[in-house]
Amino acid sequence: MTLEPILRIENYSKHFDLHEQDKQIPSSDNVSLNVYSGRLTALVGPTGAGKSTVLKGVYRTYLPSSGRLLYRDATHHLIDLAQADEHQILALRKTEISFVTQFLHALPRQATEDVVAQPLFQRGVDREEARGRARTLLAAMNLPERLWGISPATFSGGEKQRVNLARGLIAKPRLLLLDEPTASLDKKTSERVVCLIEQLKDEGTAILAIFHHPELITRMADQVVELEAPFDNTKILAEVS
Ligand SMILES: Nc1ncnc2c1ncn2[C@@H]1O[C@H](COP(=O)(O)OP(=O)(O)OP(=O)(O)O)[C@@H](O)[C@H]1O
Repeated sequence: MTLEPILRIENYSKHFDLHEQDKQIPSSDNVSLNVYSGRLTALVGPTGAGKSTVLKGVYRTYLPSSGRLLYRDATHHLIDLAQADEHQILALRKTEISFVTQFLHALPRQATEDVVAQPLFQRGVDREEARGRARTLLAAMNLPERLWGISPATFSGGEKQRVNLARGLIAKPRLLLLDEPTASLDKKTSERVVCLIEQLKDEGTAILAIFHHPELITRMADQVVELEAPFDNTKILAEVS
């Protein structure tokens, strides 16, 4: 049986035009890869190779310069994320695709448990039930209970990262984008987070990830895609077995 990818990236390229400086900055160049349900595809490559830019293209933070980003949604429709309109993108972010970056964006004065529960609120889950699930996840990530009721604005890097991760994981997305999710965590906390990500993967979430630590790639990746400096081609190191 041939495995259908949930996401197929075909010849994705992105460059940035700096009009006022009359310069063009190359970023991701001619990237092609597949991501499958219940599998993790890891992006590797030197700094500046365009790894984060691939994730931002999929999440449509950026419009691509060229290429296709074909996403198969829960109703089996194929959507080119490069062409989809804003409403489609917002709907997918709300219901199917999560992006965990290293930066936390939260409303001022919003309690941490509400920041984490937000994706469930958006899906219409009862607010108390959603908060309960947020607390369970925050406990699993070892975030001290005294922090749950206050805003994460003044949290440490590692505390913010766990809030971000909890928010990204809570609604069990179909596609999860991870940009160095354990970069600010100590070893013990990182292990807890990795177990939660593995659990999500076992439940069928497709994951496209960038990891800071090579041992996590060895442990978690089903497929590794190497990006080289712009204007080289993508190499697939290990195909899904
Ligand atoms: N918004 C932007 N405007 C201009 N250039 C950008 C922008 N975003 C990224 N770039 C450039 O694109 C290139 C690739 O950046 P990107 O962050 O995708 O690389 P990366 O492989 O994730 O790097 P790292 O491993 O250091 O995080 C870099 O040269 C960067 O300066």
